[in-house]
Amino acid sequence: MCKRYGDKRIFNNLNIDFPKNKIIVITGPSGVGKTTLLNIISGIDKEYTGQVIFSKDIGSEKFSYVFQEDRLIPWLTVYENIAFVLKSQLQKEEMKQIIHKYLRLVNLYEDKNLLPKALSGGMKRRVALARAFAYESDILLMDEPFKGLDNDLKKQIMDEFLQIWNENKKTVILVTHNIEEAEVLGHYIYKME
Ligand SMILES: Nc1ncnc2c1ncn2[C@@H]1O[C@H](COP(=O)(O)OP(=O)(O)OP(=O)(O)O)[C@@H](O)[C@H]1O
Repeated sequence: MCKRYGDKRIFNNLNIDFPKNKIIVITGPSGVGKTTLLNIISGIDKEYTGQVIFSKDIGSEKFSYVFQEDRLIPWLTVYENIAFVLKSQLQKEEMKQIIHKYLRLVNLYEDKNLLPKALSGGMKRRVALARAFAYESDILLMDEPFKGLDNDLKKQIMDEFLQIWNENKKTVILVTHNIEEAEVLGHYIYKME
């Protein structure tokens, strides 16, 4: 696969085969193309040459994506932000139970009726994580997902994340600069240079 932005070449004949149902961690210096790779895998970025091939039918995969920014909808509450992505998948009562489960997991159950403007940076991050965990997907893409969390909370959410992963073992592709996170979470670690 090749990718360029104008004259700037990002990937030249990049060829990677990611194993399925594993946690894959991608590290590498700032600007090397990690986010670009996630955007290509997810289908957000279609401007490249080459192919992204999935082991299932091409194009039928469902993605959850924790972006580098939280991308919460400002006029919806914490609960409604998560409901917004789940409502096409679930009936109301089941959706409520799932949202409550994941809000408890990220310690935000009591804050479910707040608007994003009333949240700290770390709380917004946790809403974005709960939303991605709650959405039923084949592939979970995470771009610096634990950025801005204090160490205790990060450790707790990483533990919970591993528990969630153990329940369904979906394919996870996680970008981080943090080597400790990579070593704790990754079954495979790819370093881009
Ligand atoms: N829309 C764009 N137009 C032009 N250049 C871009 C665009 N998006 C990214 N780039 C460039 O492509 C390169 C790769 O960017 P990318 O965001 O994928 O890097 P990254 O490895 O995720 O970096 P970081 O760790 O800082 O998030 C950078 O040099 C960046 O300037």
